[in-house]
Amino acid sequence: MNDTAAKIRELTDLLNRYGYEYYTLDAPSVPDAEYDRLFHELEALEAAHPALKLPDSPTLRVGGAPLSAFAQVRHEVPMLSLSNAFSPQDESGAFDHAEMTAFDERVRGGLGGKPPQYVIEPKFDGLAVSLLYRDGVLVQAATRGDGSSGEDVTQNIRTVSDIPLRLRGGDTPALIEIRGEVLMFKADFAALNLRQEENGRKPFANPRNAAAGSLRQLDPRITAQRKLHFFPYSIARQEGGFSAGTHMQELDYCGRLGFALPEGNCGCFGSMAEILAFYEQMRQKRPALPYEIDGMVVKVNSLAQQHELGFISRAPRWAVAHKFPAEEALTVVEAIDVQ
Ligand SMILES: NC(=O)c1c(N)nc(OC2CCCC2)nc1O[C@@H]1CCC[C@@H]1O
Repeated sequence: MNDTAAKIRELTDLLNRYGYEYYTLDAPSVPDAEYDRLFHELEALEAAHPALKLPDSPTLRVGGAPLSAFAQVRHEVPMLSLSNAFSPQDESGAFDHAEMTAFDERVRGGLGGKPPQYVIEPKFDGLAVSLLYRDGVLVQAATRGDGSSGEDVTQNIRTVSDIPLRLRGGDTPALIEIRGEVLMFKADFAALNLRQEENGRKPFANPRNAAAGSLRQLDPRITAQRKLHFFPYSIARQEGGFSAGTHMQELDYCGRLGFALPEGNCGCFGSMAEILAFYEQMRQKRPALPYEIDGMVVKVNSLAQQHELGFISRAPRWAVAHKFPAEEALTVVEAIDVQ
């Protein structure tokens, strides 16, 4: 590798590490001015040697020329929906968790009476995307679409600061497809709508619409100006790298690969009673969360037990979305129907 290519590789890796510290760990190790100086040095080298620009270059985060349309991407593994379980309140205000108890009984029945461990995590109210990495480099990103195919939003996804352009840590898988939710934090949503009003543009109805509208922009430079975030919630495909046995291990692995995790807002328990207690805690915490959630998702933790239980038509038998009671003032909760 000649010294210009070596210099570009060195600056790319250094700026990606600084970006990870700043956006994902919220713990920058260098002042912004130092980051900017190195960033401009890399931009100048790439402009002088376009052929040497790397696929994980942080200059991709600012977005390139607009597309005329989105290509369609077929999902090798369909992106499924989730069955819903509701806990209505009776006149006394007590919650009726019958639907979750029924879910627990179906799961135990399907496992021959074995008591499963459950993971409970936020049901992020954004839009579902799938990220494909080959040899550690982000090569394709697609929206969920109808579950079988979606829009290729790779360029736009590269502008989302907490999505790694290159996976971190050793033991890089030859291929890994990570799925999760792109969302806009409440504070960034409020600031965006202020700008919309100031510029005479229509405000967005809620953070989910704002995230969807920002990601499905044909001009990635507009996406780059919208502060989007991403949280992983499943590994759809993998060749090589760490082989997880449980969903919690999958989430931890995503954290080691460089993704942000909803620390403190997910848990793993051995009984539905503990799951329901955590659900209630999260229902109380919900208004104070920096992002919108419309419920919690409860999943069987063991991947072997997930495979044993399988799916009902388009949704897994081993997972259920446990929705919060609709708060009209907050968002209109769209029911995700399961055929
Ligand atoms: N919205 C979410 O936060 C969420 C989640 N935390 N976990 C999953 O697990 C998937 C993985 C396999 C089957 C369901 N799905 C989620 O959202 C889905 C994506 C598409 C429809 C649901 O919103």
